[in-house]
Amino acid sequence: MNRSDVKAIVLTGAGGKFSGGFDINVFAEVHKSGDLSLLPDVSVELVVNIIEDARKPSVAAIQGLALGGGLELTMGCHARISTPEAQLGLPELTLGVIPGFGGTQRLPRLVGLPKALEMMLLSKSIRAKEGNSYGLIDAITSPEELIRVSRLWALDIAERRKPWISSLHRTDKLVPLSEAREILKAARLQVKKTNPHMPQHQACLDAIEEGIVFGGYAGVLKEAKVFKELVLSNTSRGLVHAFFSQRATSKVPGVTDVGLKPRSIKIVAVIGGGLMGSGIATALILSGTHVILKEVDSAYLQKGLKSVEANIEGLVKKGSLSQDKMKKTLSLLTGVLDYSELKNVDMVIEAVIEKVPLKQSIFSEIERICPPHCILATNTSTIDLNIVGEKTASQDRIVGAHFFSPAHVMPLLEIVRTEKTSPQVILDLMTVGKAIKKVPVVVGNCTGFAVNRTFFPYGQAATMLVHLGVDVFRIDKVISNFGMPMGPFQ
Ligand SMILES: C[C@H](O)CC(=O)SCCNC(=O)CCNC(=O)[C@H](O)C(C)(C)COP(=O)(O)OP(=O)(O)OC[C@H]1O[C@@H](n2cnc3c(N)ncnc32)[C@H](O)[C@@H]1OP(=O)(O)O
Repeated sequence: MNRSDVKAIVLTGAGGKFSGGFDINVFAEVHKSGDLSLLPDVSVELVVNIIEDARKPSVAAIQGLALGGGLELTMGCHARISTPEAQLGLPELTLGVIPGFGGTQRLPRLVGLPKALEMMLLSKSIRAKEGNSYGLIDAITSPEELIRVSRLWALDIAERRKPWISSLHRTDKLVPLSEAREILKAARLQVKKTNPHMPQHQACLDAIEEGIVFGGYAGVLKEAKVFKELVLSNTSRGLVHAFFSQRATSKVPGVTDVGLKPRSIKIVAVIGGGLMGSGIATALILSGTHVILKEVDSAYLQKGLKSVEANIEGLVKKGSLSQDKMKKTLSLLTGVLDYSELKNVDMVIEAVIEKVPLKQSIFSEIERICPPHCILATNTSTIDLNIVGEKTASQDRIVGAHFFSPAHVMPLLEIVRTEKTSPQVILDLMTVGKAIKKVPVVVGNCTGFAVNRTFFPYGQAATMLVHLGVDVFRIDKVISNFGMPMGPFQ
């Protein structure tokens, strides 16, 4: 700012990304120590004083992603230029806090209150094109041109050929106060229903309202105060713990730290087109994997194929998939009745009923037909994998791929390893899991694996209480008040 040879500033990221936001490790440090002074004063000192109110204009050159504090820094700049694929969002509420670098104030002023509420309360990110249509992004350009276009834009602002706009001072996208209050009231009612146990949603609305009533700067101060209170909440402690725990699942000793590279899995066979099989097939084709769905007769096969189609159509109806993409996605699905069609597949996922002799015969059959590199996975939730693979000589390729219903929606994938499952097979399945947007968690071959093993005592405790005379409705109420979507007897 003090250099006389610098007329304007371009702020950019590194490695093809603008920024994933404030360092979440610092939250974890604050949770451990309780020391709020570890949080830097970025909101006023950097974004307002140094960037937004500076004598020189700043332009953000956004590539890859700008999330949380990263996007907030860009909103303190006087213009934002982005590459087409960039992902823009304020996901702070998923960490139990609210945007803390002025996002609660600047986003409504740039995109209007309804869109800003959607992005913050649902932690929903958008692509550059949508950002451009709402006014968050000033121009879109290719990665190669990004810095050049941003520099020219910044110089144009400095020389007054383009407007010098401070987002915090804008009012043109804000609706009249009475209208804004109605929108906020509706949002409060909505989050009371959807997130009754999360303090950050109402707190976010409080900060936004403060800024609408008393002005952007007052809103920034309120936001900073509320942000610090929320960082120390149990909700934030829990959600930050979940953020790191979820990522820790991708580090498996002896699998991900021994230099193995995942093999390419292009064609997957799913055996059984019932509820689970059709859901698994849906998840796979949605991520571009070819799927061969095997059933016992044509009536069952048609039913399975129709279920996959219905799953995909459901996504189109919800607006999360285009008609065009639907056709392409469904073209990746083939139905077959004979095992001989599986001779080129890279992985088989068996999803038939929980009957040991049936599963054993299927595994003998697929061992015979499928290529020697093919992964032999079962979706069983209860049967010991050593027993499933007992009749084969390929114990090192046998692994559990335990999905949760509906398999194309639920994010968890339990990868069950036996003592004989090879690290390569585990790594391959973890990679497939990530590619189909699941959270793969590697677990041991024990009763109930991880989820049901946790669920058993939960169910048992509830049943025990009923035997002791506690009303079932009361148990359900206590559990749903605690934050579970439903009680054990619902
Ligand atoms: C004051 C402000 O308002 C407060 C904030 O900004 S809070 C932060 C808001 N930002 C977020 O919530 C974004 C969180 N990150 C993500 O959603 C995803 O990591 C991402 C979309 C950036 C990248 O996803 P993906 O490519 O799948 O990689 P992913 O495995 O998640 O992350 C890669 C690594 O970066 C780390 N990381 C990502 N974002 C981080 C962040 N904001 N702080 C610290 N570490 C972060 C992950 O922990 C992981 O570390 P590891 O390799 O040691 O496990």
